Amino acid sequence: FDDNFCDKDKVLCHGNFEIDNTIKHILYDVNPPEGFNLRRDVYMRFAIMLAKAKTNYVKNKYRLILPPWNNMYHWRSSTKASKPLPWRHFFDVTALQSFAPVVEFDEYLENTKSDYVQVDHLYVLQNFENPFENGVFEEKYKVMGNCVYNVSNDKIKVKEVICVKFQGKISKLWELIASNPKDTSVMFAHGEIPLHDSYGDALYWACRKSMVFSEPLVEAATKYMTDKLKCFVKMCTSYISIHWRRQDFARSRSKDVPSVTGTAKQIDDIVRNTNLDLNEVFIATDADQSELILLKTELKNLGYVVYYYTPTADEIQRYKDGGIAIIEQIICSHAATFIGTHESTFTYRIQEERELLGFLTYTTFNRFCPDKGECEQPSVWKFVE
Ligand SMILES: C[C@@H]1O[C@H](OP(=O)(O)OP(=O)(O)OC[C@H]2O[C@@H](n3cnc4c(=O)[nH]c(N)nc43)[C@H](O)[C@@H]2O)[C@@H](O)[C@H](O)[C@@H]1O
Repeated sequence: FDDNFCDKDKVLCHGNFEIDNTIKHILYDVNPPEGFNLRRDVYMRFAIMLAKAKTNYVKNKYRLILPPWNNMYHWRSSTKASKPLPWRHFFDVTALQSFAPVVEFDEYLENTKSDYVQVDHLYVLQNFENPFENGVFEEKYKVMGNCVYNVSNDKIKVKEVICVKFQGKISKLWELIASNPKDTSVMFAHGEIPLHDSYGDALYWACRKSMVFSEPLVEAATKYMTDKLKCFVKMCTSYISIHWRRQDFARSRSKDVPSVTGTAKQIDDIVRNTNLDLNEVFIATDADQSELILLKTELKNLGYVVYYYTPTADEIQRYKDGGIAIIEQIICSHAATFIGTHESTFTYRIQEERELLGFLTYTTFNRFCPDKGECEQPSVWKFVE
């Protein structure tokens, strides 16, 4: 942890942070169309910001209230949750708390015996029109004044909404917080706008490591791996896994994704080129059934046995769409080799999980290429301790 943080960012050492000992709260919200796996990254930015604060002048003063998971655009099953899901549905919250001071939204309400969270200032973050003014990217923000914003969570009440143009690293938000030092709860809308303080360093990985999946999801994935894929160890040699992102990717990013035949061929090429002695493929995908069956047929014709996770009605009810996606990610994470989809955050999270498990680079950082044209391989983000 960076103990000099306070000295570098003088704002943390000024302000009136030390006047009272009340625990203060930070909340955030993300642009509604963003999916689950980008949201996981946004969480990390805030969690790291708070974890750093634990070691400096704002020591133990701030807690992050976790935003409940509303139904997401990508969650299609008929059993949509009737109310937002807490983080414990997906993650081991005690593990999250081992890294950063976080609290579930419903637990906050319960502990404070309140019906809602009172937010003193909601800062609606907005991008600058030109991030490279005068040819340079400068960290900065500009308070634009009061504005209107609809908070999707009806259990949040806001006293004042302020729009702020913002660009830069997340810790710069402390400056905004310091501008109203009496506030006890502050919220940021468009939490995806601030960048990581530093991406891929030891603190990043410590945070990532704390994002342990909830026990029921791990159990379901483990059961599938042992029962179906006959794998009893954490690094399986019996199957190759793929994340085959379709839907909007297949429609609007055709220059980055392969055809069905191209997909089957690339899987076969990787198995042969890396001398993997296996003939089982696990597919994680958001593809329609019809397209999935086409891929299955192509792979069968090449001699592969194809697996994908088909939850029962009861499992859909229990885990929900978001949980099922995580079960698939866990199964992909343990495979002998993995091939992902270019620029999909769903794929990135699997790659990170494989880094934490200790797989060799060449088994993890592979992507599907278009049938024709250029194909740059994914950036390699190595686990750092
Ligand atoms: C271009 C952007 O891409 C972003 O997607 P991308 O990074 O792949 O990844 P995510 O942000 O997670 O969003 C994709 C969502 O689609 C579902 N999904 C995708 N692949 C699978 C899969 O293999 N299995 C299962 N069960 N579900 C899958 C899942 O709900 C996931 O959270 C989107 O969030 C943005 O809205 C935008 O479309």
